[in-house]
Amino acid sequence: MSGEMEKPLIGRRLVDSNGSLVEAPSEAPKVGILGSGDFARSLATRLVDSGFNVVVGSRNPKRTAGLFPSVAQVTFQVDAVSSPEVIFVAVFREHYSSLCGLSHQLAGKILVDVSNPTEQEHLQHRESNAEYLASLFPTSTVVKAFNVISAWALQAGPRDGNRQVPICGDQPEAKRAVSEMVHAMGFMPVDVGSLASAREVEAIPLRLLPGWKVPTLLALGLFVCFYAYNFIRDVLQPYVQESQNKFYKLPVSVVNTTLPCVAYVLLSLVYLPGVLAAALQLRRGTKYRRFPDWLDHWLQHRKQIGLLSFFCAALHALYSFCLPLTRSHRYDLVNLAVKQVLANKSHLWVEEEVWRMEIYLSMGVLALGTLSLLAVTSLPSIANSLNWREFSFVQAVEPADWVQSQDTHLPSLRHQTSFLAPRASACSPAPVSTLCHMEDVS
Ligand SMILES: Cc1cc2nc3c(=O)[nH]c(=O)nc-3n(C[C@H](O)[C@H](O)[C@H](O)COP(=O)(O)OP(=O)(O)OC[C@H]3O[C@@H](n4cnc5c(N)ncnc54)[C@H](O)[C@@H]3O)c2cc1C
Ligand SMILES: NC(=O)C1=CN([C@@H]2O[C@H](COP(=O)(O)OP(=O)(O)OC[C@H]3O[C@@H](n4cnc5c(N)ncnc54)[C@H](OP(=O)(O)O)[C@@H]3O)[C@@H](O)[C@H]2O)C=CC1
Ligand code: HEM
Ligand SMILES: [Cu+2]
Ligand SMILES: [Fe+3]
Repeated sequence: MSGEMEKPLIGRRLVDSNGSLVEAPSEAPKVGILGSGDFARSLATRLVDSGFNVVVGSRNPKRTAGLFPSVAQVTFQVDAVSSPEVIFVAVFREHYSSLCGLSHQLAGKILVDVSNPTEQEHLQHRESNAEYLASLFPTSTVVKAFNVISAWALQAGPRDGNRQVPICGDQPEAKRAVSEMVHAMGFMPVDVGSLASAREVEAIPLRLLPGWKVPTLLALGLFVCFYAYNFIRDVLQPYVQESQNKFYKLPVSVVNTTLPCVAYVLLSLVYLPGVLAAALQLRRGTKYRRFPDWLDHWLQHRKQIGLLSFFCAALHALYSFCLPLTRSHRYDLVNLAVKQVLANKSHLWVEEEVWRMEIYLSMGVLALGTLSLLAVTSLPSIANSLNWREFSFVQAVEPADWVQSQDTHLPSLRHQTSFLAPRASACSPAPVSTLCHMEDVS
């Protein structure tokens, strides 16, 4: 097999006048696909576009041939697996055993397991799909790959969505071969270790926005509490004590006073765990011990908490810009003007009030601008273009000179732990601390 793999992966394409592929070059590496479903079709298209020679193995090639690119050869399973060295198994786990008749032809070849278990299957089987496949075909080498890429994303190409493809397997040579294919198809292979990691790789697509659940619930909880408080203070109390009807404040005004409170509390929750961690290290006199789980978890969710804080602050700014548009604001102005006229006053100008408002607004805009800077540097594309010093210059209160990544998850797949990289302690860059600003227009 090594001879085949030595060849360049992207072969010369033969393109006809209207730009479509006529025939895959015969020297192109041959790749097999078992199955003719959605994933198999997208995979075949992508492989053909990347210069591979594709053979599809179907139980009913006549029925399915029309669905594949014309250069891909669609044939019976036995015929499809005879010559390629790498064979993608694009069938569901429950049908793996139906392939056992091919074990003779598959001996010594690389089987790529692309499958994703359902949540139920994942809980039900202790053994990953890939390990199960390996147990069915002990004479073949199984590599896990591509399960995080949807059929749609495969077809659309790596321009959209996630580019990283975690790969695992027990044989370095086989992993290297598959990594090269992943690369040739325009994705980024990420080696995550032996086949024992397959279970974790299979769990990735089952996660829904990991790390956001607790911070989001926290933000919602804070919102409800502060909203209730502001409702009592601004609406209920005037109603009960002075029989004033201020219920019109519910949709805009009360929300607008609630949002910055939530933003502030969330922001303090971003920087509090760092302080607690530092205090803990001082008390222990060492930095080489694990933090308690709750603190570790808290430290790891600072990004999400910070972004939610930014979200609330941005909404607050938008609501504030809308305040002058409300009817109540217009009536208040008119009523004030009428009062002025009746009182025979011509010029209303309270210097202190004017200055206070100018400064409040300026602070608000500056604070939002600063938070935006933090938010922008947390975009993966921008964070990746910064080195750790630049990142911590913008993000951190003080530069730290240690590292302790307690994240047990896969490296760099979901959790952004780059900020835990070791830092030099020589000089302290000035922090961009978020400006405080309190406003009271009433
Ligand atoms: C809008 C916004 C966006 C954000 N985006 C991101 C983001 O993209 N990525 C991100 O990571 N954060 C993000 N954050 C969160 C926050 O800005 C960063 O986590 C920042 O690095 C925290 O700085 P710090 O100085 O408080 O903590 P750190 O620099 O982490 O540390 C302070 C002190 O705590 C101790 N300590 C902290 N953690 C550990 C540890 N793991 N092991 C041992 N000691 C420790 C050390 O003694 C250290 O000196 C964002 C925040 C906001 C508001
Ligand atoms: N769809 C997606 O977005 C993604 C899918 N995957 C994985 O790819 C694999 C295939 O998924 P998908 O293409 O969507 O599924 P489909 O149901 O569309 O296709 C499954 C294919 O399996 C083949 N097959 C082989 N043996 C059997 C059998 N005994 N019984 C039934 N079918 C059999 C069939 O092809 P034939 O009749 O020609 O033999 C069928 O077309 C799964 O393991 C899935 O987890 C992974 C990532 C994303
Ligand atoms: C463009 C940016 C901003 C503008 C125009 C703005 C405007 C306002 C206005 C008009 C109010 C008075 C609301 C009311 O009393 O009904 C207010 C209050 C407030 N703002 Fe801002 N703001 C901005 C950004 C921010 C940011 C980034 C923060 C901090 C995260 C913040 C924190 C506060 C706080 C704490 C209050 C007091 C809420 C209360 O009365 O309890 N603001 N702001
Ligand atoms: Cu969590
Ligand atoms: Fe995690």
